[in-house]
Amino acid sequence: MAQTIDQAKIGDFERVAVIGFGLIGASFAAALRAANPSAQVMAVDTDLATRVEAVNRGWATATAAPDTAEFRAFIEDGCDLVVLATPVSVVEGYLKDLAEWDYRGIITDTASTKCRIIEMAAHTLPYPQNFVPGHPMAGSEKNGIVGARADLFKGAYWILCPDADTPAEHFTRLHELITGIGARVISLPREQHDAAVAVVSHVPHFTASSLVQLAVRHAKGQDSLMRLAAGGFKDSTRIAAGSPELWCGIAFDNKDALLGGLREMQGIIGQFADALEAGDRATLTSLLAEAADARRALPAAWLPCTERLLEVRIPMEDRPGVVAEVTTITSKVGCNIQSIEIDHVTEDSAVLSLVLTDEGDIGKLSAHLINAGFSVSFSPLAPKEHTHVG
Ligand SMILES: NC(=O)C1=CN([C@@H]2O[C@H](COP(=O)(O)OP(=O)(O)OC[C@H]3O[C@@H](n4cnc5c(N)ncnc54)[C@H](O)[C@@H]3O)[C@@H](O)[C@H]2O)C=CC1
Ligand SMILES: O=C(O)C(=O)Cc1ccc(O)cc1
Repeated sequence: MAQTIDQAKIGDFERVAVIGFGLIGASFAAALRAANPSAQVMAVDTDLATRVEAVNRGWATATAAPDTAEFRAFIEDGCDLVVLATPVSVVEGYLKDLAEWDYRGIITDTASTKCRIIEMAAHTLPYPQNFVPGHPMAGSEKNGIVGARADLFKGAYWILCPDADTPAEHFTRLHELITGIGARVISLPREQHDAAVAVVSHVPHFTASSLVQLAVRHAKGQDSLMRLAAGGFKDSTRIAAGSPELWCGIAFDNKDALLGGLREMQGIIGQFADALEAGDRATLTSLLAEAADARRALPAAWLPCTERLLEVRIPMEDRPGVVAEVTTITSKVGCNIQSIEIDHVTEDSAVLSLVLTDEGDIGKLSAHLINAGFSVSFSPLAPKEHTHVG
C-alpha cells in the first residue's frame, strides 16, 4: 500500500544546487521552494543580477558564481541533488567539478537534447549511475530569471531517462519531486529521446522560425504586413521568439534527427503544394482533415485524476533495471504513474508499487509487463488510501 508522504519534503530533497538560474532553473527552484519552503536552494549562475534576483524572489537561499568556495562548500556539506539547467555547452566543466569534489548525490539536468550530456556524464563522472537525465517539456520563448514562474511546469510532462544502472531510489525520489511540483513524469529510453523531441519540439521551432522568415521577407516592401498577422500566425509562431543562441546549440546537438525532420517537413509541405498545383481537392482536404483530427485530440491541459486510481505491484527480485524497464513500458502504453515506491518486504526482497491514474491502456500494460517476464498484480485503490496527489 502506498504510504502517506509528507508533502513538505518531496523526494526528501532538502539541499539542492541549481546550476544555471535562468528560465528553467529558476522556475524549477521557485516551484520547489513553493512546495517545500524549508528546502535550501543554492543558485549557481555567472550573472550577478540573476543571483541577486534569485534571493530577492525567495527562490534561492544562497548563491554562488562558478568556481567559488561557496559553491564547493554547498556541494561538500551535503547536497542532495544537483540540477544542471545551463545550456549544454557549459555543462562539462560542472561535471568535472562534481567529480573532483567527489559528489555522490543525485544529478539531473533539464537540457533539450540528451546525446551529448549523457556521453559527457559517462566519461566524466566517477558514479555515472547517479546522473538521471531529465527534460521538462515546458518552457517559453522568454529567457532568464525574468521569464521564470513557479507554475511553469504545472500539468506539463517531464521526461526522465533512467537506464538499467539507475538506482531505483534515485528514480522514485525524482518522480516524487517532479510530481510534487505539479508535472507528470514520462520515462523514455535515452537513445530514443533526441529523435522523439526532434519531431515534437525542434522541428516545430524551426518551422515557426521559417513562418516568421517568410513574413519578414514579404514585409520588407510592405510595412503594414506584420500588423495584419492575426491569431493563427501568432499561435503558430510564438516559440520563434526564443533565444537564437540556445536554439542554435540545440540544433547542432541534435543535428541528425533535426535534419531528418526538416527534410521530412519539406516533403510534407511539398505534398500540400503538389495537391494544390494538381487541383487535387480530395488530397488537400484529406491532409488537412488528418491534421485537424490529430490536433483536436490533443488535450488542452492535464488534470490529475484522483477518483479512479489503480495500484500495480511488481516483485523486484534480483533483476537490475526494473524501474527503468517498468516505467518505460508504462509510459509507452500511455499510462500515467501518479506515484512510485519501493516497499521493502523483507531484507532482500522488495516490491515496486505504482499508483496509476485512469489513463492509457491497462490491458496492454499488463500484457507487456507479463511478456517482459514480470509477475504483476493490479488492484483498484480508493482515493482516500492514496495521499500523494499533487
Ligand atoms: N527555454 C525553454 O523553454 C526550455 C529550455 N530547456 C533547456 O534548459 C536549459 C536552460 O535553458 P533556459 O533556462 O531556457 O536558458 P536561460 O538562458 O533562460 O538560462 C540559462 C541560465 O544559465 C546561466 N549560465 C550561462 N552560462 C553559465 C555558466 N557557465 N555557469 C552558470 N550559469 C550559466 C545564464 O546566466 C542563465 O541564467 C537548456 O539546456 C535548455 O535547452 C528545457 C526545456 C524548455
Ligand atoms: O515555449 C514552449 O511552448 C516550448 O515548447 C518550450 C520548450 C523549449 C525547449 C524544450 O526543450 C522544451 C520546451
